Amino acid sequence: MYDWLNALPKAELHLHLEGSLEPELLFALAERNKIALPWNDVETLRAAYAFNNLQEFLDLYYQGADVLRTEQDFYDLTWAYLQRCKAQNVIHTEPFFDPQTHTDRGIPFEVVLDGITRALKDGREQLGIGSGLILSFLRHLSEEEAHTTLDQALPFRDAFVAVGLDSSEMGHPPSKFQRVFDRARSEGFLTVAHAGEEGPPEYIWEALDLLKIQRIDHGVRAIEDERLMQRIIDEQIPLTVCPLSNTKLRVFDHMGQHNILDMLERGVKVTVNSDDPAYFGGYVTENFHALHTHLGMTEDQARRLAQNSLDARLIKA
Ligand SMILES: Nc1ncnc2[nH]cnc12
Ligand SMILES: [Zn+2]
Repeated sequence: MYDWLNALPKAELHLHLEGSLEPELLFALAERNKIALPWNDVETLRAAYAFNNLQEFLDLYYQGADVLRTEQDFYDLTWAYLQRCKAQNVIHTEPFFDPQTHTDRGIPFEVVLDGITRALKDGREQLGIGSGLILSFLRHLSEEEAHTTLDQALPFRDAFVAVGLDSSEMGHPPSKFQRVFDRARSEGFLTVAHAGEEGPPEYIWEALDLLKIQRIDHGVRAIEDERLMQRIIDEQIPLTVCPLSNTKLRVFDHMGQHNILDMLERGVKVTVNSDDPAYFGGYVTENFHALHTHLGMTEDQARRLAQNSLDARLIKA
């Protein structure tokens, strides 16, 4: 089944480039940039990837991203991810990057963006992988800081397809970012947002009504609100679900409890994605395979999930 799932043509719609930083590349970049790391080796770092919630993961994720310093570092990160896409027949990807994680450390916005966009261009030309980049605001920071990031992005507007919202969800509702999302939309950007990962269904309502999002990132807690479920089904609003992430971060205690196939069978436009594959134990195929192993996902269900991912692209190639 793994090989069959791997060969299925699919799109990835929920992937943080910084979360694709494998420990081997992290160590190589630390050496190249002469950065001392608090872990002795790759195995020690991997052993630290045990999380009880989103925040414990984010603390390590931001620490890991500190090795990314030069344009070439961002190129190498993105190129390594695109090679994984090629190996798993991901024919289109719409990755997120978090500019504030880097600009707050003094790395210029253009350095980050140039490295990523050069790799995405090579991915299109050399690997045949379609792509659209999503600029994600960090929700634990202020809306004013998000406005500053949007200002930095405007001269490069053609490099992006949408803006998004990620980082610590609880206590940072979508309504906090209503004005910057209004501005992003008036500048021609599409919008997406993480909502209903750890946060309540109310945050999904806000993301839909206030941020006017095209897709819900995660959204698994929608199942707690029947009226919300009906809306998501009626309007066929895609959910970018990340099964391995949800179990690693204890949104579900075990993959056997995951609700993605229940949602699929109820008519929700759910898709399968890897979120932060270097930290959560696998790329898209591993996420599909876990659904087969633990939930008995059939070939027919896998085909529908893959078709949903192609239908839910913001850019139709
Ligand atoms: N799963 C996730 N939720 C929120 N912010 C993130 N940033 C990277 N991965 C994330
Ligand atoms: Zn995410």
